[in-house]
Amino acid sequence: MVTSQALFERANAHIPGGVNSPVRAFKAVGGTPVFIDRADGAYLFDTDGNRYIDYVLSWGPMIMGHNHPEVREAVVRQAEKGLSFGAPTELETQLADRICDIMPNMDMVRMVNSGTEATMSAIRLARGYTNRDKIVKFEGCYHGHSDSLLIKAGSGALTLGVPSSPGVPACLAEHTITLTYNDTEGLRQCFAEHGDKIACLIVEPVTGNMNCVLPKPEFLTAMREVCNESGAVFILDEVMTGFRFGPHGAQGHYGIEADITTLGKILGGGMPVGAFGGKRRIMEHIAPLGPVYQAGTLSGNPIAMAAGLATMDIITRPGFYQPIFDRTARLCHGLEAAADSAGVPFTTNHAGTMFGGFFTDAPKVENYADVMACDTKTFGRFFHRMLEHGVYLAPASYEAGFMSAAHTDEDIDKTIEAANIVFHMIAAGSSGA
Ligand SMILES: Cc1ncc(COP(=O)(O)O)c(C=O)c1O
Ligand SMILES: NCC(=O)CCC(=O)O
Repeated sequence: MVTSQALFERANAHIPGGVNSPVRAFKAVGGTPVFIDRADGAYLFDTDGNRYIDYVLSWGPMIMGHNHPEVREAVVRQAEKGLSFGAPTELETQLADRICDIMPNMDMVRMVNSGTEATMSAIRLARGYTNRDKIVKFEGCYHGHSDSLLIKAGSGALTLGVPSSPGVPACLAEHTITLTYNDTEGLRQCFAEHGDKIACLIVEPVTGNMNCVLPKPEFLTAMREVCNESGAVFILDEVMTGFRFGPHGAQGHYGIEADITTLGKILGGGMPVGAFGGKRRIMEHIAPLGPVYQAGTLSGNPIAMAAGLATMDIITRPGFYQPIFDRTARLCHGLEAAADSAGVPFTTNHAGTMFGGFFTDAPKVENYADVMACDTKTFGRFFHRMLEHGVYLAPASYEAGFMSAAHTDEDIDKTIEAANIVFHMIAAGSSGA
């Protein structure tokens, strides 16, 4: 940590808060962010040479493990041909074909450079397509940092205590309606009242930005129904869940039909990639086919496309997901058992390859209010002691954890052993500040 501290001090001179994305700053847990030198498989190595079992995975993308040789080689091979052309490449078509083939409900897809761009563009498309202004989102869901979506948002917006950021014009914010996740009744009421003015409903099918919260089946069904009835576009934000529940996304897993799907993270295999796509009748409204403008100098960047294609090859191999699902479940059961043995109130949620731990004695965590009722101070102590034991968790209690194909049973055992020690320290009140 010595080097990290020095590097962080230096970083603060010319980088606001020393980081290029707020969630990296350790604000929610205190202390100094760990500066990373390299990563391999399930491990991060910091600038002091410490090794950590990584459950953040670059905030989701690295499902195949860090520095996967096939992805690395695809990137190097492509880099030898040039870094960016600003003209069409066959790679873009190959990746678009691949996505439309794998993901349900996607006839056409447009590449962008981040999840934020994907959701921002999807919202513009929905507004342009329906000729309506209002959008509906859920409290604690994060869809990137575009103005319309930074209202009661999750992730770092929660950590910093500014769910509605200064700088978002009130005249824009007034078009965003925010509802309670998993509240089917509230959803139906809202659409009964405003349905004819709503351009779209956007949701994280499983949330990862108010920690991991699972959808109730009736909530998923109701979202599709109210969109059908009102003519609103149903946007499933699969930036995080896409390719984390099997190759077909959360919509394949839960059998939901989106009108537009947004993707990112895993799609780029660690390179900056986002995408939005969906039904042809809607996608045909995007320029240059249609009037809704959307563009990008580096969109469909060849290196990023090569990384994405290599990643799609890896995740579509038979048997890729089951061991990751099994290890996710095993980790959660192990953490709960360790907490139980120490008498620490703690519970977990998990689905697919995503998980979350909550310091609470509530039997279930199902929405933003439940998450906010959890003990974040104890999480901070848990986080730092786990870090000392070589386990890298997200530095905030509002973030989901991720499993990769590179995590082994031994990694899971080590993590549970470390948690066992830390839970007992917490129970004994000796876990430090
Ligand atoms: C569900 C979801 N949507 C959108 C985004 C925004 O993606 P990005 O950070 O790539 O802009 C994120 C994460 O950041 C996310 O988790
Ligand atoms: N759950 C949080 C994210 O996925 C975003 C990471 C970032 O903003 O750096």
